[in-house]
Amino acid sequence: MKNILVDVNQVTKKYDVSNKANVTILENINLKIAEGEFVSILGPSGSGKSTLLRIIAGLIAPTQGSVSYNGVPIQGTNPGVSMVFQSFALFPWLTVLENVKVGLENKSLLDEEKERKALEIIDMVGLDGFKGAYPKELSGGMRQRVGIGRALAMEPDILLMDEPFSALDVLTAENLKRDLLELWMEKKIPTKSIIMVTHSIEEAVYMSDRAVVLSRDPARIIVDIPITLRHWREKQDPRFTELVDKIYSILTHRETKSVIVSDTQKKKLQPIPEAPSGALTGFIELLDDLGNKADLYKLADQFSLNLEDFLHIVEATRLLGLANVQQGDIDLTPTGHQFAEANVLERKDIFKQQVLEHVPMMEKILWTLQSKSNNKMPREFFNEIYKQHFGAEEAEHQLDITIDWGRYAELFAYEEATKQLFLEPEESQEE
Ligand SMILES: Nc1ncnc2c1ncn2[C@@H]1O[C@H](COP(=O)(O)OP(=O)(O)OP(=O)(O)O)[C@@H](O)[C@H]1O
Repeated sequence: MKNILVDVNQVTKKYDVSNKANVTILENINLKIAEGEFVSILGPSGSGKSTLLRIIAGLIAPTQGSVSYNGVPIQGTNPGVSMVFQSFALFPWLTVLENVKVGLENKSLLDEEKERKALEIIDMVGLDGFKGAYPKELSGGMRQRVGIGRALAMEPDILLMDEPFSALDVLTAENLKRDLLELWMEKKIPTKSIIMVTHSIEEAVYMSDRAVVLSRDPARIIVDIPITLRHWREKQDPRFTELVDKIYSILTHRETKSVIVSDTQKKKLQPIPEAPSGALTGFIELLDDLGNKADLYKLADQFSLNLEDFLHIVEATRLLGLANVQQGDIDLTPTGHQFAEANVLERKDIFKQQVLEHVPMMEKILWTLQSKSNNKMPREFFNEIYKQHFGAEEAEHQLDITIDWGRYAELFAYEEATKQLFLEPEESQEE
């Protein structure tokens, strides 16, 4: 049995949001990471992946539960980790060499030893020749190499990476992933485990030994999948695509469940997927053109959208009864086909029926506007309702999408200048 380096034990994290609701972000997370493992953490946007990583790093304390490093519960920051951030987090006034040396600050080494070690790492991460450069002189990929170099300089047992490649263009990211994987697999670095938060299922399947998938609201571990394909992994390998498909299907299937819950939990509003009506319409047209079932993974690739945006669109089509998703495949429902083939006005009618049926808040908004003698209501009124369910920041996003869908369905109108929702005069006469 391999040594357990990190033990996340029954961790729950709650935040006090706008003094109204104590929102549970992470719920009862149990996760053991052994020596030699490269683990990816996946999950919908805002599910709590970064929060979990920060709790492992000891940067945030859990509300309940504990994190142990080498069998000892951590108090404050975790002594066994160093972290790579999406935003690189370099000191702009320091050179590459000085930035990497920051990672050696706490080591009791002579200055020349620090310098030698830092130069070795700069070489290792492929930045030979750039030791005197400042971050602004470097490309994004090179900056992230410095970020990784600085984290590696600490010689941590565990390297934590929070979406390390997502700010880079595709080719740069591929190149850096390969280089990092080579350092790890050929044991050129003393790192014993890597934990990476990512949005990309493909990245997780390409790089890691396990994919841990979180749900949302609150985040629980839905599944922990071992990835045993040999390196170097080929993205065209059917076993590779099968795994990617499987994780897609788990992520999307989970969303159905939360929709079902929304029907039964009448009191608590469930968030709607953040998919603008324009993107939804385009997606449905594309599905219709493709004929029968389409493979979600291939579609995501075709769309070149990030996973979260794509999943929101998929979730939205399903929530609105326009598509079915099963086992990584998606196909239109009869209503979905009807929508795709309808003209502009008919589409709006179909959309109107579907949102009224599936988005409970839409009916409430309509009812409120119809009840007012001037048929108007400030956005803020609905925002207050949303805040009690979702917290301030998410409430704004939720309301933006609700308004977008409501306007597209011509259920109501909205004026940004006055921030008022209102019924168009002819609409109110009809009622
Ligand atoms: N300090 C805080 N106070 C209140 N809520 C917070 C705080 N920090 C994070 N949250 C909330 O916790 C939830 C999880 O955030 P987190 O950044 O961990 O998610 P994530 O899965 O990493 O998201 P993304 O994929 O978008 O990066 C979000 O709803 C966020 O708004």
